[in-house]
Amino acid sequence: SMLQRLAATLRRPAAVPLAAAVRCISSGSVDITVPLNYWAGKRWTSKEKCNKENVYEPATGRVLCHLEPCGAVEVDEAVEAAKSAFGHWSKMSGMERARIMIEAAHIIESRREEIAEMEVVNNGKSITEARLDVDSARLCIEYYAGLASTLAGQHVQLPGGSFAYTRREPLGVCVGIGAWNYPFQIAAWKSAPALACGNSMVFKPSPVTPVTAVMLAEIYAEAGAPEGLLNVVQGGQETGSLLCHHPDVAKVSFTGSVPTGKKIMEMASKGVKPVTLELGGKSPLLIFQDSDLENAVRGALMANFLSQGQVCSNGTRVFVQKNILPEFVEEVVKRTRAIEIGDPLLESTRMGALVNQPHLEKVLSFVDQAKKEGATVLLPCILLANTINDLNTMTCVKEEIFGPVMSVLSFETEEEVLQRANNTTMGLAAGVFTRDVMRAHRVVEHLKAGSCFINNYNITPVEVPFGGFKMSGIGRENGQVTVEHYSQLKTVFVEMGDVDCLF
Ligand SMILES: NC(=O)C1=CN([C@@H]2O[C@H](COP(=O)(O)OP(=O)(O)OC[C@H]3O[C@@H](n4cnc5c(N)ncnc54)[C@H](O)[C@@H]3O)[C@@H](O)[C@H]2O)C=CC1
Ligand SMILES: NCCCC(=O)O
Repeated sequence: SMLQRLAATLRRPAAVPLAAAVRCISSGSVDITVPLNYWAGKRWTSKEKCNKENVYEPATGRVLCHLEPCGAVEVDEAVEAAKSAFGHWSKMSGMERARIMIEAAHIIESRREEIAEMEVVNNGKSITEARLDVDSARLCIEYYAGLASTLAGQHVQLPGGSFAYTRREPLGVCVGIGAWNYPFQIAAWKSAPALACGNSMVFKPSPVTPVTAVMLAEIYAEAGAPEGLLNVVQGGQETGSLLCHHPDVAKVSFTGSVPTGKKIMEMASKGVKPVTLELGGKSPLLIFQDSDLENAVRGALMANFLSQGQVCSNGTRVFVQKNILPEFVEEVVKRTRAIEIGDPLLESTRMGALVNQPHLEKVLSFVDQAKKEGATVLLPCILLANTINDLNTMTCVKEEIFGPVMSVLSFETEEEVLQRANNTTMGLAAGVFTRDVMRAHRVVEHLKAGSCFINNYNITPVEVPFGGFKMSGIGRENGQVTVEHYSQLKTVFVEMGDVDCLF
């Protein structure tokens, strides 16, 4: 079965040289010994040596490196470095910042393969997907480099020749806290808009995937950024909490789970710091009977199986109109069986390993629970919800599984499916497949989700805003609007006459 094969991938004995001969590295062969903390232009080992933790390679279960979590001293040093860089960077023109960011994008392009390989070794996703993640990171930096020189305020005329103007100013030292599902891409999606606006950043990757964010920090430095512009501190909750509470931190941008997002918001509230929260989802995908079935099936696969299903925006509740359910199920099962699962460094692999053993077990337990609750298990990764009790009562339909598990539900009317689709506390994404253009826009208008797709799913071009409604988050990443989340407006009143004094 698909999940058993995934489990086997995860448990494969160490050091089996499975990768293509042309590749520089192979699964099970990499040991990372260089320090992974980075600030003030250098890699650092942590002073808290006793807290070292193992970091595993998902594809083999082998120890890849050791995480050295940063304590208060290191966090202070990193924030200090970012403050110093902010002094220089914020005074540069947008054009000057853009030049350095474009150079960073060129370096990423030239090191695409190396970065992608390290992402695979640390995260377990296929090399094909990892390359696309590196491209997305590069494109995001290019995009915000383009916007850097367009940042401007407004001139407002007031009576008597007086006027006011607004300045769009950076916030200061921003903190980025990342998840393990898109380690390099998340570091870029957070740092690119922050830096374009003139901020500096301290980034904390997930302790599960500490390897590639530091590569991005070094790339900015190599491109000519001032020392300390992007700093990386490793660690988990404690390090994250030190960053959120730090008095010199102006903003926190977080990607991860809803429970942690709430904690981040609470911590940031102590210092009245703005937050961007990119949290989880339980997104619906609506497939109407007039859809192009082949594209709908492709969309459902894209909505569920990228990054081994470990994607926040996944459309895991696939609602299919009753008349086409048998056809849809047959085709989606056929296409799913054909997914090439294996060593993520192989070109032929389309699905690699889940991020670690505990996560795999958690995903499998959702499948077991679904069976107990009456779902028909078509493949371990496709659950067909029984039409009587599927009205958002089954655990697999309510909770974020964050694995390659698609729940298929049937519906009869547009009104009914909209009610069921919106019956969730989350609202990150949603999708609709239909050939009826009127229906498509009508449905999208009623879907309570921040990112809606018509006749596609899970594409994230960096030019468009991405983010959630309801408990899926606050703020947006990507697109022009994100500039507003990494800058603040200063209004300047200019009096050209006498002060009209009331006293
Ligand atoms: N929305 C998304 O993209 C993601 C959702 N998830 C969901 O979350 C579940 C758990 O995954 P985790 O990586 O443990 O997510 P998490 O939300 O606990 O961790 C995400 C990041 O926050 C940091 N963090 C954790 N507690 C913190 C605290 N108190 N203060 C500051 N930073 C803190 C972590 O070290 C990590 O860098 C997954 O199984 C999945 O359901 C996980 C990753 C991404
Ligand atoms: N490439 C999409 C990223 C979505 C996520 O953070 O899960």
